[in-house]
Amino acid sequence: MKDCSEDIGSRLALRVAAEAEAWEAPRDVEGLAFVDATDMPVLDVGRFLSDPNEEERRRLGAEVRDACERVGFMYLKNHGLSALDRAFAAAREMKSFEEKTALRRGQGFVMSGNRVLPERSTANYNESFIVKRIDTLDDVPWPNDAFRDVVEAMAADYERLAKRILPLYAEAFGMPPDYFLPFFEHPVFRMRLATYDATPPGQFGISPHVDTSFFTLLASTDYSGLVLYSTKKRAWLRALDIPGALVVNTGQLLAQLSNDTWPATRHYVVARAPRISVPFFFNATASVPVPVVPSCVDDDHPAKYPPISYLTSQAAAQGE
Ligand SMILES: O=C(O)CCC(=O)C(=O)O
Ligand SMILES: [Fe+2]
Repeated sequence: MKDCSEDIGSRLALRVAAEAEAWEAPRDVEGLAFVDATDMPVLDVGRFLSDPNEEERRRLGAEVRDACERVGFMYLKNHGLSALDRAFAAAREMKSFEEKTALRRGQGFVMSGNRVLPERSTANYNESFIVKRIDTLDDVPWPNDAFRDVVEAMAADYERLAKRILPLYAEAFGMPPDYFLPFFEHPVFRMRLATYDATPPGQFGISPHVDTSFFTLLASTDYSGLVLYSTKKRAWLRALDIPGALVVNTGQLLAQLSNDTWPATRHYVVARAPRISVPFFFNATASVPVPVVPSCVDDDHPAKYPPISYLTSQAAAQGE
């Protein structure tokens, strides 16, 4: 009988090597290839948002599925976010605020060079203002009312869009369109207004990480500084800058609910020029446990996770 312990050993060694490679992120991104349409497709959601009919839902649901199975990053065109320009302007303006309310229970300002977002030994060269809503945004340490108005408008815009694309994710899983709605009645979210200067040589604008969210909606003035790891290609790839588009990526919660059939992909930023980005981390209602999606479970593939509420998720575990 064949002894397969060596096989298992070498397979393990290969996996560990691939893991290490996947975290060894190049700071010099100039030589990296850009994503192509199979790594990061562009989905036009304009028609679906104005008329969420079955035909559009099925068409886009198939595209979401394909994107999420491959890399877990895609662009959305015609997303209809109306507060975006004001949010970019507010992010530009916040650099000059004289008083910056320090981070309080995960909310407030974080200065450039911090090692807390994400928590890494490498610094994150971006300055951010962070809000988080579990119940309300009243406990955010707002710097002033005008800034608050813009940030709240942006968050409301994002929340509306996030809920409206949930049926595409249900469709992608082959579930009824309203499958996710009961889990997202009062979703937890975090949002960051971030300004990046050109990243100092040898550093990161934001260090390599995976998001803890269900999914993340990301608007940026320049996507070309965003780099993601394709496990299929075993390569770090740069995002294309598609002005006006939005990026959507899978977080750890969604990856777990897919029973690990969809990846939560590693990514980081090296900014070659000043840029602004506004990520929105969308999560389920705090206290509602969400089970692994039933279509991802069968006798051969039992659920790897018990139902997960926001409070039991990685996001809560990491104070996010
Ligand atoms: O700024 C960006 O483009 C990406 C930010 C990001 O990955 C994050 O905040 O989790
Ligand atoms: Fe991220």
